[in-house]
Amino acid sequence: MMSESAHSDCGCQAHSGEPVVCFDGVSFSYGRTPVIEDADFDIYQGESVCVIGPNGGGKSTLLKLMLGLLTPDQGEIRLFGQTTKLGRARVGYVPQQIEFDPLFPVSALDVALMGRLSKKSFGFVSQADRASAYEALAKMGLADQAKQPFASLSGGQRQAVLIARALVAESELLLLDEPTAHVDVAAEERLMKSLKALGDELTVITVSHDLAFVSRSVPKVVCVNRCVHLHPTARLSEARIRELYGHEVRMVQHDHEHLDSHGGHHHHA
Ligand SMILES: Nc1ncnc2c1ncn2[C@@H]1O[C@H](COP(=O)(O)OP(=O)(O)OP(=O)(O)O)[C@@H](O)[C@H]1O
Repeated sequence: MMSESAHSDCGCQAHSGEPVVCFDGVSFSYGRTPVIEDADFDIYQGESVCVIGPNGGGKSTLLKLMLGLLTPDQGEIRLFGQTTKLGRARVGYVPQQIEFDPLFPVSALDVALMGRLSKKSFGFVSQADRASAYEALAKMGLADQAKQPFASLSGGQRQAVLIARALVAESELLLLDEPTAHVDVAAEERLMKSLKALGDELTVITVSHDLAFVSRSVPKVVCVNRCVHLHPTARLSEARIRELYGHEVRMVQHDHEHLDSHGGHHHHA
């Protein structure tokens, strides 16, 4: 867990209560290749956090560790103060893509309903289940698409349906592994707005490849390139991004300003 001084170093505010996600000195390697080294960070309820880093930097591995699909070589991961095995029931995972047979006629509503079925031992669908699935779709802006075949929806809409499924399952933590190809920035922003509207109870961790999107959408970032650092987004400097991605990447904001190495704003020349 982070010490008090670590909190003041990174500019984080003091939080009360148990973190939703706690990485305590976590290291992981596939065979002999270290992928995550000594990761130490906490994420609290209601925080929206993006995970960024270069290809192969370890972002998916970090998510798999959080889900308990991989076990750390060293250190400990806790979800809601519990082991990942116990805490996982409260987590909704939205993968980069799921394959559905386009000829298999499942509607958006059917997919959202799966969130309810996973909580039950028998596959009976009640009126209340349907109402809850429909309500979750509506919250994600998909009321009009409820009856449409899932396979006919756009990448962004499918992702929103999968989030609705997690809401139906009453997930308290959402892990979104962002697709790079299928979702455009406008769709990503609509999605983030819908997620914000769900309120402070939900904690959302998104792997994102779009730095401009990150810079205006979330207050905190987890930078992953073997080492893992949690930063307030405003302190994410170009120097830090260069260090992370290994080449010059400019974090351009929507108002065409970029962040300098002290987190201040400068207009482009
Ligand atoms: N099952 C595996 N066995 C061995 N090595 C693996 C395995 N999965 C991933 N790796 C390696 O671990 C490193 C981190 O992979 P990971 O998928 O976590 O990165 P990432 O940041 O999610 O990448 P991307 O942005 O390209 O999706 C990479 O070098 C990758 O080759």
